Amino acid sequence: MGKPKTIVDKIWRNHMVHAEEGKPDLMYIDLHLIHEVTSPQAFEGLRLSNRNVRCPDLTYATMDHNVPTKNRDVIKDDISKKQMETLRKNCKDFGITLADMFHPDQGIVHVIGPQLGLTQPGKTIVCGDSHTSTHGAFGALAFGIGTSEVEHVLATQTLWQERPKTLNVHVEGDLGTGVTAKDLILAIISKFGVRFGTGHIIEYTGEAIRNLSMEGRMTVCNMSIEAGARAGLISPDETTVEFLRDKPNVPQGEAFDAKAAEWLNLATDEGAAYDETVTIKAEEIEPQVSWGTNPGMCVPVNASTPGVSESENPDEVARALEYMGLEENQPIQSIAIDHVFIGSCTNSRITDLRKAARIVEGQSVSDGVRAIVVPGSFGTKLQAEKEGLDTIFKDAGFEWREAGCSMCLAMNDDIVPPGGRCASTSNRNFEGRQGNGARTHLVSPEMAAAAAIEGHFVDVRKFAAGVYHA
Ligand SMILES: CC(C)[C@H](C(=O)O)[C@@H](O)C(=O)O
Ligand code: SF4
Repeated sequence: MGKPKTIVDKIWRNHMVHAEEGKPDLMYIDLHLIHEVTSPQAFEGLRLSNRNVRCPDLTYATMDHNVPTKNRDVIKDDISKKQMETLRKNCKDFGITLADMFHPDQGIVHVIGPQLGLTQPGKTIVCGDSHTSTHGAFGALAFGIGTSEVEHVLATQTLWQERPKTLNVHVEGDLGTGVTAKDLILAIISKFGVRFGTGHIIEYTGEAIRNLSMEGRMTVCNMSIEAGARAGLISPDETTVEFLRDKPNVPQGEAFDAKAAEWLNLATDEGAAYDETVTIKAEEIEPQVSWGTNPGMCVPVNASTPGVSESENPDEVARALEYMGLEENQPIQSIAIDHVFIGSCTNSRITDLRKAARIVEGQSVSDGVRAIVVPGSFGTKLQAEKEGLDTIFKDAGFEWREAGCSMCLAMNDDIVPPGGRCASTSNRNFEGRQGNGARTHLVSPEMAAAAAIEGHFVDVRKFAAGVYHA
């Protein structure tokens, strides 16, 4: 039997190519995802040193950050255009599969990996993108890397990595009705702070985590980076296996069952030791709304913005309130919004869209609110359309867009204007994130949908009591 091991111990051991005292370990990489923003210089480096891509078949590319979500072929920004053309050329020259803008597999890199079954338990997955932690939901060891590391992985299919410590975030009990995975991760970050994961790989455990769908787990793991962690993951279980069954790129038939047994064996063993453990009670979590300029600045929807003098960091709080155009001790439900964004790699999957649509059905977007829904991938968009979700959103006055990162970060045409205020299902609310002077409030898809209808934040549990009790 041997000593009980965590999933991180097991994946690390399976991928260590070289280890030397006092140096990082050399790790084999199973899947390298690339997008148009962080790959151009890496390919340039390869060309300059006359090197090739070592494993084109373990590399997969998509376009997501810069793509227009309407009028697909009109790319106004020159840098965006150049980045996309460069990715196209690089993939062609080096033999890498690319989900180009009009390709049916196109979408946000962290949405399509799982959808295509490229993301699998036990894999080491990297991408030049901080939210690569999303793939950890499958029990993969997945983390963001810098552009010089992208070049290293392209050239060698390996990466030097300092082994992080393990941090168990244990969620006791279960979430209440109308409280989502997004509320859970926002509550975790607001309770423990935006740096609590630094130097660690978080493993999320406990009943509430086990009860989450794969989409919910992805939402949680996605934001691990906002807690400062190197990565976040969840041990695989039957939910993981069922999500992956019949996906492209996974073994089919009996071979799938054999693979699934291997995956389940990767789960952290009973009694395995973590470097650290923190606990949070799921029953106590309410729908969250961020009021400030980092994802830890969140409060329950029935609460108010903090008082400056009572806070631990009065200067930081005062500055954030000022940027956000809010008063101290202001009730969250009094905050009026003029933009709503349902999308991003945190919350743009089919279940997110289904849940938001249930809230929106038969209602209308409040006057003066511009609300957009941006599916995470072309596949998600088609599925949603098959289910008639697009009609529900459009009838209520939402815009229904093509897949991409969109309004999550202002790298394309979807921008919140200066002073604009957005209820957003994305993961970052930094100053200027959705446009210069734009104000972002992070919420769940259900809370964003309810805010769109009411024109200000409301407790979705009361707003949609009928939906929840139906
Ligand atoms: C553009 C990219 C490098 C960036 C990231 O690494 O996360 C982006 O995806 C983001 O969410 O800020
Ligand atoms: S959706 Fe947002 S967070 Fe996710 S990869 Fe795109 S820009 Fe980054």
